[in-house]
Amino acid sequence: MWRRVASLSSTISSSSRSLSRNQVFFQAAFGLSIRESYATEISKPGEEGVLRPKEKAPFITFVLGGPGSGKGTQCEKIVETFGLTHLSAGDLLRREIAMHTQNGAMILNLIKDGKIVPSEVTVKLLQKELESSNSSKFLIDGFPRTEENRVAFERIVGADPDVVLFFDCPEEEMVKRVLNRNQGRVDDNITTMKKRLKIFEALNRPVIDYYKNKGKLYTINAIGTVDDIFKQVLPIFTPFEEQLKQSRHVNPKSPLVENSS
Ligand SMILES: Nc1ncnc2c1ncn2[C@@H]1O[C@H](COP(=O)(O)OP(=O)(O)O)[C@@H](O)[C@H]1O
Ligand SMILES: O=c1ccn([C@@H]2O[C@H](COP(=O)(O)OP(=O)(O)O)[C@@H](O)[C@H]2O)c(=O)[nH]1
Ligand SMILES: [Mg+2]
Repeated sequence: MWRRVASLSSTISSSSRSLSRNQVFFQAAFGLSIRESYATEISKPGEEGVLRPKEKAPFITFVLGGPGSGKGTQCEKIVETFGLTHLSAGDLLRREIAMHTQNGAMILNLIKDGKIVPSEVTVKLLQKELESSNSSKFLIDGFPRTEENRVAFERIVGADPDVVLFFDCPEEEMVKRVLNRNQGRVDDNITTMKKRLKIFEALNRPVIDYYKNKGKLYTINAIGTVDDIFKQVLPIFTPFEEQLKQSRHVNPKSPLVENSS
């Protein structure tokens, strides 16, 4: 459905560039925000020519933790086990750098310095992935990094997380892991790492406290083997098993859905 919206909405004027094309289409066509277009039934099944929006809000897990706490590694195992769609905010930003986009140079400078990229930039990259995916279950890795990130996501995407994972890892272990990560990253060095740890304590901790107060935070001891840590993660998703089993949103028979096998 969303893909169809995207292709139909390609006629939408460029003046709406700041909004995603799907969002503009729904707002233009039905005056709906993303949140409403997830939840509002517009058409009866089979009604010709009218698109059915996604029936339910997406299942969202935020994955938080300091640099090197093991977020990406555990996300891989969660995806293998529960089939959620993994969105790494850091990878999306690194893609902007690699593609030399308009924000690429600014993002590179900030990442080199361990600083946080402006929320609008990161949230819009995430929103584009959320809207263009035919999945309804997402693992958002390494986001939100600040309270401002969190508020911007709520304002722009209009969805709240169902689960927030926090991988709690001692600083010396995070430093050791990052310095041995060998991914050729511009921010995997001791100078930048020290800045990132300071920024994590100052800006990410308040986000962790926010979700703790909301009763959505699951703190995982991130010391031990990858499998030991994953054993702590598994039971967190058990209460959501039914929700996670639901088939994908888009009718797999739809001619518009590429064969995702
Ligand atoms: N439990 C663990 N024990 C030792 N090394 C780990 C563990 N989990 C991840 N690593 C390694 O530590 C580095 C950082 O892990 P990563 O998943 O990239 O963390 P993050 O995404 O939080 O920065 C990677 O090289 C990874 O292979
Ligand atoms: O929402 C985000 C996610 C990442 N970053 C930047 O991208 C870097 C790398 O993020 P990533 O999550 O890939 O780092 P990791 O924690 O995995 O080492 C961070 O240090 C920040 O500079 C950001 O600004 N906003
Ligand atoms: Mg990571």
